[in-house]
Amino acid sequence: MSAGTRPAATTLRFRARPAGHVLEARGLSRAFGGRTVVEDVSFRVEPGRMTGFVGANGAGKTTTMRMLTGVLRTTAGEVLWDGRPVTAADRAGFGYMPEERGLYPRQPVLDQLCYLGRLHGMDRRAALAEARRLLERLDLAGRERDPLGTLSLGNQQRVQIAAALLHGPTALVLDEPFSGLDPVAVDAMTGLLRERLEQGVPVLFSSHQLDLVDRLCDSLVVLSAGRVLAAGAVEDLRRAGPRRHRLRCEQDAGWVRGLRGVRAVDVDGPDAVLELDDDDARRRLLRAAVERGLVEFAEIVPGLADVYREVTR
Ligand SMILES: Nc1ncnc2c1ncn2[C@@H]1O[C@H](COP(=O)(O)OP(=O)(O)OP(=O)(O)O)[C@@H](O)[C@H]1O
Repeated sequence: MSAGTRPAATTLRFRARPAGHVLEARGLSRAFGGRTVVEDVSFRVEPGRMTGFVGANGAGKTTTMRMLTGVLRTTAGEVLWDGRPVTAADRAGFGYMPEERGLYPRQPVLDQLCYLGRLHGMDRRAALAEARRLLERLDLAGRERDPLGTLSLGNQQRVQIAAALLHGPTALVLDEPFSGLDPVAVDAMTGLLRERLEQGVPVLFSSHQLDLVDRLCDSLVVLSAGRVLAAGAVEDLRRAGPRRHRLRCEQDAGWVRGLRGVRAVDVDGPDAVLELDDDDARRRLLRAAVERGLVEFAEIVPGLADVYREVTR
């Protein structure tokens, strides 16, 4: 290679992400006693992307996660891993945190994690070392010898997280992993998940905490009454909703109501939230606003709570 064609040093600094696999639900359905609770559910969990799974109580999140992990059989549809039907061996590599936390209350924390690591094929030393590292990261270093049941519920939850992460999972499916955690534990957990994302692991987690989902997720799946209402990159979902603007003037903003091409979503004293038909409407609005002492005009970036409300309306 001549000096002229040598790649610049800066390009060499990029560290290639290990290629991970896509976990995909394709047309998943599940009925219990003739009642369909999950119907034709399709979405992708991309490698290295944190995907939030949201929906009202009973929407079918747990049922879907159980089908993804093979705990529950599908009535129809299939789960794909790396583009082909998932196998039991593939699933053995997944990390799953079930809704019903399934560890043994009487067994000491470290023994239990070590046992689970060995079930996943780790040797004892590796399982112990990784269990200790995770417990340390989750601020449970002093509790290794304590029976799980003597820990507070939040701390038992931290141990469940360690159990899901222990064997270096190829995919993570986590059913409400953040519920009941204090903010410090949420941060510790987030840090551990980000490590896995960096390694190209696809992560799916369900949650009712939309603020948390907003803060953490790259992608989102919204489920309602067993069906997918929206799925995709968070940025795309934000853009798909109505574009809204915030306006503040020195006087009451009620005058915006009569303006052509302008829809007042909310008017509260000098503040208004507006949807505009086009650039002409925007120009008309701004001209009128300047005459009334324009203080602020800005596009509103919708939070995930807004996106959720919009798609579930
Ligand atoms: N084993 C079962 N037998 C019968 N019905 C079930 C079973 N498991 C789940 N269901 C029903 O399926 C529906 C979806 O439940 P699921 O637990 O998947 O919802 P979810 O979105 O996880 O709810 P939540 O947010 O409350 O945890 C509910 O109506 C539930 O009663």
